[in-house]
Amino acid sequence: MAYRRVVIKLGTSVLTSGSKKLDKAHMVELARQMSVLMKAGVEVVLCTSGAIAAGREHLSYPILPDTMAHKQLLAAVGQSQLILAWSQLFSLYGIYVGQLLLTRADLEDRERYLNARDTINALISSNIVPIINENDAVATNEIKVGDNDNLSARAALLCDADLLILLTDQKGLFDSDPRKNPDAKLIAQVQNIDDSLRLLAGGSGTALGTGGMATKLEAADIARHAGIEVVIASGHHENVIIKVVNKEESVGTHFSAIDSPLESRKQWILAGPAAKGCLVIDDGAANAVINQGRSLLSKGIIRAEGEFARGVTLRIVDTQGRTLGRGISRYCAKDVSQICGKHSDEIETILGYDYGDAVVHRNDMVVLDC
Ligand SMILES: Nc1ncnc2c1ncn2[C@@H]1O[C@H](COP(=O)(O)OP(=O)(O)O)[C@@H](O)[C@H]1O
Ligand SMILES: N[C@@H](CCC(=O)OP(=O)(O)O)C(=O)O
Repeated sequence: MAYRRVVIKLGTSVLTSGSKKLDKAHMVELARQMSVLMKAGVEVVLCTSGAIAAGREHLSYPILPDTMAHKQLLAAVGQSQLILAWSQLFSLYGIYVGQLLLTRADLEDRERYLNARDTINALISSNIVPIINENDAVATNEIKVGDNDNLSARAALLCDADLLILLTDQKGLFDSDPRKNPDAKLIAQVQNIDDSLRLLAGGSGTALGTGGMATKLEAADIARHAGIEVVIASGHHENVIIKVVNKEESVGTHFSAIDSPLESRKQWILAGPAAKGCLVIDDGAANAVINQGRSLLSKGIIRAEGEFARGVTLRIVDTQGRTLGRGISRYCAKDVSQICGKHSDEIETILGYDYGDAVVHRNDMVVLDC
C-alpha cells in the first residue's frame, strides 16, 4: 500500500449524486471501497458532508425561513439520518463506525484537540471507522470551521494522516469552473498553491455544496504544509478511492506534499485559530519575510486591521491585499497602530514597555506560497 492513514472527505455533491436525497446505492459502493482498503491494512477516516441534505429529505423538503436556526434544525435531523445510513452501509462489510462532531472550538482548545485525537486513534486501532462532520447543530459562525474541506484538512493533521482525498462532483481542479466553461482543462498535478491558482478556483456550483474549489484549495494548502499529499477527484469515478490509495492510475488532481513539513507549532498557526485581524506590510518587509526568512518588525508594518489582543493569530498581507502568511502577534492592535512604521528601538519609549523587537517573530510565522 502506498499510504498508511487516509482521510476521505465526501462532499454533499457525491453523497446525493446531484439529486436532493442521499444516494445510498452510491454510498454503499464508497463504503465497499473503504472496506477493501481497511482489509488490506489501510487506516481510514471518513469526513462526511450531507447532514443538511439528509435533513431536508427526511422532513420531505419543508419550506423553512433561511435562518441559522433552521439550518441547524435540518442538520440536527439530518446528522442522525446520515450516521444511521453510514452505520448500516458499513455493517454490510462487517465494519463498525464511530461519530465525531467537531467545531473549530474543539480544534483550537489544546485539551479537546488531544482528546479528539485520542478518540480517533482508539477507534482506528479497533478497526472502527471514525466518521467526522461539523457539529452544525450547535456551531455558531464564530466557532465554525464552516466547510468540510477545511474540516477534513484539520482532521488529517489531527490524526497524522499521510493522504487526504477530497471527493466531489468534478474530476478534479480545472483551469476554470467546468460548469461555466465546457472547455475547462483538468490540472493533473499541482506543486505550488499560489495566487494564480487560487484565481482559477471558484465557489460551489450548486445550492447544496459549500465553498466549491476555493475551500478545497485552502484545505490542500493546509494539508500539504503538514507533509500530507492531497488528491481532489470525482466521487463517481470507478473504484476511485482504491485507485488513488494504491496509486494505480493518475486520477483527479494530485497535490504534492511539501518536502520539509512544518513543525507542529507552525502547523497549528496555519490550521488552528481563525485569524483575528491582519497586518498590512510594505514591500521591504514583504521581501524580508518571504525571501530572507526574517521576523516582521514594526518598521515594515503600514497598519493593523481589526481588533486583536497580543498572542492571537493574524494574517500578514501586502499592499495589494495578498495574504503572505499567518503569524502570532506579540503586540495588540492598539500597540501596533502606535509603533507601526517606527524603529524597534523606539517601541519602549512609545509604549512604555516592549515585548521584543519583532511584532511577529519568525518562529511564530508561516509564510505561504505566493
Ligand atoms: N476551477 C474549478 N474546477 C473544478 N470545479 C470548480 C472550479 N471552480 C469552481 N468549481 C465548482 O466547485 C464545485 C464543487 O464544489 P462543491 O459544490 O462545494 O461540492 P462538494 O459538495 O463536493 O464540496 C463544482 O461543481 C464546480 O462547479
Ligand atoms: N456540514 C455540512 C456540510 C458542509 C460542507 O462543507 O458541504 P460540502 O461542500 O458539500 O462538503 C452538512 O453536513 O450538511
